[in-house]
Amino acid sequence: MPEFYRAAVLLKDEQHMFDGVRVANRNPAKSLHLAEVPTPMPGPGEVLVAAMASSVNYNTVWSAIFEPVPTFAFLEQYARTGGLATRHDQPYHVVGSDLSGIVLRTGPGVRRWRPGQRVVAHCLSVELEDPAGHDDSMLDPQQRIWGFETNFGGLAELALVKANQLMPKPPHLTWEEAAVSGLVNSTAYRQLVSRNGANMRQGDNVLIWGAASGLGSYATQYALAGGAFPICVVSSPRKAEICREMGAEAIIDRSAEDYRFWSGEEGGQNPREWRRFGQRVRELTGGEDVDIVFEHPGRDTFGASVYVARRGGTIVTCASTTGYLHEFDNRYLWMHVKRIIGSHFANYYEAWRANRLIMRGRIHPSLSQTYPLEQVGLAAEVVHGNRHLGKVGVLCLADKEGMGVDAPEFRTRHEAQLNRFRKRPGSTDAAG
Ligand SMILES: C/C=C/C(=O)SCCNC(=O)CCNC(=O)[C@H](O)C(C)(C)COP(=O)(O)OP(=O)(O)OC[C@H]1O[C@@H](n2cnc3c(N)ncnc32)[C@H](O)[C@@H]1OP(=O)(O)O
Ligand SMILES: NC(=O)C1=CN([C@@H]2O[C@H](COP(=O)(O)OP(=O)(O)OC[C@H]3O[C@@H](n4cnc5c(N)ncnc54)[C@H](OP(=O)(O)O)[C@@H]3O)[C@@H](O)[C@H]2O)C=CC1
Repeated sequence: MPEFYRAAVLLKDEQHMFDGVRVANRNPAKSLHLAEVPTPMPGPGEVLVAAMASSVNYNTVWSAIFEPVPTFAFLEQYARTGGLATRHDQPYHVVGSDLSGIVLRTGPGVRRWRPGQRVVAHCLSVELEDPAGHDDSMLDPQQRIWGFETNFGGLAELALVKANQLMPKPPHLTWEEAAVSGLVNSTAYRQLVSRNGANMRQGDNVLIWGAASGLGSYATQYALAGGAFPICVVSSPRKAEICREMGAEAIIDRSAEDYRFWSGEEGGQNPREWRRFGQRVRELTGGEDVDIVFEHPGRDTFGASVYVARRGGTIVTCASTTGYLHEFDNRYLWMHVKRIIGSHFANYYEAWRANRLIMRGRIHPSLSQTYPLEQVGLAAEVVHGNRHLGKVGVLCLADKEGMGVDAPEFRTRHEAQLNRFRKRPGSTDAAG
């Protein structure tokens, strides 16, 4: 067991480095560092994993630009609960909420997992000491996102997780393909499919923002696999093409059509633009409105999302990338009996069901490009700048791409889908 390991860290004494800098101008490459940190030994119910690969999630971007709050506040708050949690409050934060890897050592009481097993991790770290968590673990007051609200995350050579974060690695995938789905796939499953989210049904029209990006690339697949009709919103011809290749027919290029929802009087919302957008949706659906809106951009799109949902429709939201103070016309919500549902990550059961669909080749990772751990800052910068497609992977202990496949024949059947998001040879702009 090494005493130290290499990890992507943020430093507590740099947490105010971007104070006064606009969010768009904060560069994650300036705050994310590669450092050697001491190896934490797994306590009861915990597992130390050799991380072969990980991924950049948007929460890594939030952490690295210290928005909406520096994550050190979460680590201090966790440490205050006492016991082993005190270890999480360090002058550094090892970030990262995904991994594929190999179980290295299990703590006392762990029975399901053994050293040597190939695993992926989901990012729900939950204490389950409160009755609320036993209804749905996302309701536990001590529910945290690993590698964001806890330390010892996945963008590192080793990672500390709770045993109930682990799931089997899909054998047909490479380490880097296996590493990119845990967070977004589970989130999209709960948000769209689960009864805790929008409870999508066959035939539903589902409007999906960012349909060829992180969450959206999985939401589009869930809509198609579940017999629904996705209406995919993207911002480039290349992304539109990928949606078409996935099987979607209704696609809106928001850049080409230049919607300006915030162009109203005195800088407010502009209902004429909501209507123009709704008319476009109706054109694509043969006159129907959408049953479900898969929301996450937040402030920029939320007013339009509420407007375009059908009478009785659902707006299901898990984020506010463009701002969390939303504005919408409540008349369209109450008079047309629509519902807004908040959704956050997924419980272990939902994450397991989502991973099972990857194991069975029904849902595929949307990996587009992979960076070495040394370039994690650049990888996060690309995602922050929306210059990526699908998901961005990071190699940790895997020294090159393409390793870790245990089911080559099954893989061959899905090769086209597994390569769908990959950068084209010669292309310089991944989001092309
Ligand atoms: C899987 C991946 C996911 C993602 O990527 S999600 C995107 C990234 N995540 C985020 O951007 C979220 C980051 N987190 C936050 O911004 C904050 O984390 C929250 C806004 C979620 C919560 O804010 P906070 O200040 O940490 O906690 P409070 O619950 O607001 O508690 C602060 C004080 O307010 C009191 N309080 C809370 N609710 C009520 C209420 N309803 N009535 C009265 N008081 C209330 C509390 O008790 C406490 O008080 P006391 O400081 O004294 O302990
Ligand atoms: N609560 C939870 O459990 C989770 C929350 N999240 C949060 O969800 C958000 C999205 O995550 P993820 O999908 O991984 O991120 P990505 O950056 O991969 O994708 C987001 C996409 O949203 C679209 N988008 C961005 N800005 C706008 C805008 N102004 N109007 C319309 N569309 C826009 C873009 O697609 P395009 O340019 O093609 O339109 C962009 O690529 C983040 O804030 C993240 O923190 C993520 C996972 C879990």
